[in-house]
Amino acid sequence: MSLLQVAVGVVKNPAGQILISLRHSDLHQGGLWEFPGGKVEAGESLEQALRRELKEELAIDVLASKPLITIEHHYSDRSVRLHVFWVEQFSGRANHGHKQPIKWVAPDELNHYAFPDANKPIVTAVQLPVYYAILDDAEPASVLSNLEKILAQGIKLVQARLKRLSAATIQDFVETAYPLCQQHGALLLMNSDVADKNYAVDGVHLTSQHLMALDQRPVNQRWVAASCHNLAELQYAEKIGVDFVVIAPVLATQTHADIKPLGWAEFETLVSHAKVPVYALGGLSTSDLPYAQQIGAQGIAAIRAFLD
Ligand SMILES: Nc1nc2c([nH]c(=O)n2[C@@H]2O[C@H](COP(=O)(O)OP(=O)(O)OP(=O)(O)O)[C@@H](O)[C@H]2O)c(=O)[nH]1
Ligand SMILES: [Mg+2]
Repeated sequence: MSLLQVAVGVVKNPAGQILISLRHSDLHQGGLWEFPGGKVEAGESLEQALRRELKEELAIDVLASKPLITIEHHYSDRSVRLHVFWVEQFSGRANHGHKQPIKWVAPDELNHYAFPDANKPIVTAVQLPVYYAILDDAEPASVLSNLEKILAQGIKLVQARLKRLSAATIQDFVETAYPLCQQHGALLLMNSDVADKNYAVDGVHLTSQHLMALDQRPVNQRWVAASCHNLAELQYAEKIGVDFVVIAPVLATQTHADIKPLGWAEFETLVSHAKVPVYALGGLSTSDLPYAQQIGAQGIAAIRAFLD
């Protein structure tokens, strides 16, 4: 089956709302909500196709766009590769264009709408930030003050990777840290490599070892993420239905000096196969974000970069 290339725009207004539009009932995946866009025509770049489609469908002019995620999906009757872009700068008032009803919704309301199957990772990508901070316990006495530093920088996604602390100390940490994260509108995930698994936080981040030992997605977790180092782990994470992954190490790091880094080229190859949002991890700083996004990553994960 040939692969249909599609340019898709996640249009965001200054209030942070996202534009969705209802597909005509007589179209492929009709009656479901979608992000505006359409098929790339011969000789067009992705950006040109995006501009043309959003002009045709919404009567807006795209002034700037940046890659969000690329997803390949195989429906029973066709295969599509959706190249999804953020569109935050545009002129014109998005209207119904010719045909489709539109709606502006907050990112966390997107789960209430029915989208085509291919869109699940797009919705996840829209809801996730570009930075993922990993809070470790290399200096046990600084864990809470490091979390405060991370939150003060506006980071909205944090993994507590507390491999040294006792279960009781972690319990105390969670009782202070989780309300603090909530006040800052940040999600807190607990690394699976801890003594007790039942902390009341937003979800779990699986080590690659724990991932490969599971036969299904952990239950009762709003967010499930996993660490992956190769294609087999990535595909296994997708198979059990994790929401997003971290692929590491991209570059050499102090924390994992014994492991050979993947390098950006291999990271890019892995991302091109991914069906979920991917954070790059390993020896990176915030200045690597534009390049990581350019090659298809959701963003950057780091331990040290958010503490300096
Ligand atoms: N625009 C868009 N297409 C999507 C989304 N999700 C998804 O699976 N698709 C699929 O991508 C394919 C291309 O989309 P399209 O029908 O909008 O293409 P188009 O605007 O060029 O087509 P048309 O001129 O026939 O209406 C369809 O098979 C559609 O089902 C999405 O969120 N937005
Ligand atoms: Mg379309």
